[in-house]
Amino acid sequence: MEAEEPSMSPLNLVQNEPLLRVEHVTLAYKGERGIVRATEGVSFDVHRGDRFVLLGPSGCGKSTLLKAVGGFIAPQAGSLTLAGQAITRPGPDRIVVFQEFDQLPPWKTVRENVMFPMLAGGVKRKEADQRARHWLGKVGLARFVDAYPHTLSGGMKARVAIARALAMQPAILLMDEPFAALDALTRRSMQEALQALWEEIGFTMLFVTHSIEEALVVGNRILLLSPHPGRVRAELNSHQFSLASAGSAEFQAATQRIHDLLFGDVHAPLERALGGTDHAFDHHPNCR
Ligand SMILES: Nc1ncnc2c1ncn2[C@@H]1O[C@H](COP(=O)(O)OP(=O)(O)OP(=O)(O)O)[C@@H](O)[C@H]1O
Repeated sequence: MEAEEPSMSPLNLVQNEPLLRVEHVTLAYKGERGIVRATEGVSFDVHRGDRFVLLGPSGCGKSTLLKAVGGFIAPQAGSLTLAGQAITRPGPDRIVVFQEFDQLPPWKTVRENVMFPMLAGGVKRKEADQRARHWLGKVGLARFVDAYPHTLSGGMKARVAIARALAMQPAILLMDEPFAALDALTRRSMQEALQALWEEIGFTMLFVTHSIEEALVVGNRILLLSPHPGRVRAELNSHQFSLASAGSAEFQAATQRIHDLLFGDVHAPLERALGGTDHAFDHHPNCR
């Protein structure tokens, strides 16, 4: 018998207030050789149901921003709020998926791995078991609930990590280059799987990548960051793209345009809209 569908977190609500608000955030690390400023004055809003992507070259502070949203580091300046509440510490409303899927404890089955953080968070065993089976089914692993992680492919481990995160019913799913270590074909199928899940469930996601193509396929909004320290270069819409459009001329033009914005002539006219006709590029309030 199919597990009863667990109650969902407020995923499909439409409200004008952003779910996540990042305002003028400066993040820094204290190193042996002094302060390393990772981001400076970064602002963006993530609304419910957004697939919001942070895109930029290595060192632009993407992971650091995600850690700050996760509540693992506090900003030196600026503020981060989730549903109007200041983010001051980690919480089950923000679950991070990393690319290191080998962090799945190998002595636990797939189902036990998914149950583990729920049990740690106080969810009763029966409900955790039900939710684990439900979400493993959603990511296509219903037949593997009793398998051990070492018997799974990289893509399957990624699916377990996503099921484990969604089973926690977070308000926002934080994904830090989750598919970067996968081969190209598996990466593509994971992007497809994520898209299908999002269409079915409509969760909110903040996704970090340095791949322009992945950002266009996965995201509906993309924030472009420049490095050292990370500053907002532009914010754009990308809802018109999907894996199906990945080979199109419009997709290629968008890829090139983003590449130019990130690495090339940043003063090229922004009104040359992504994909031609709609106003995909916005001047961000704190673009430099
Ligand atoms: N724990 C740390 N201690 C000191 N400096 C750090 C630490 N973590 C990151 N940094 C520095 O902060 C800056 C931003 O790093 P971050 O990892 O957030 O960038 P990123 O855009 O995610 O890069 P990548 O794509 O390579 O992961 C870099 O200059 C980096 O060297």
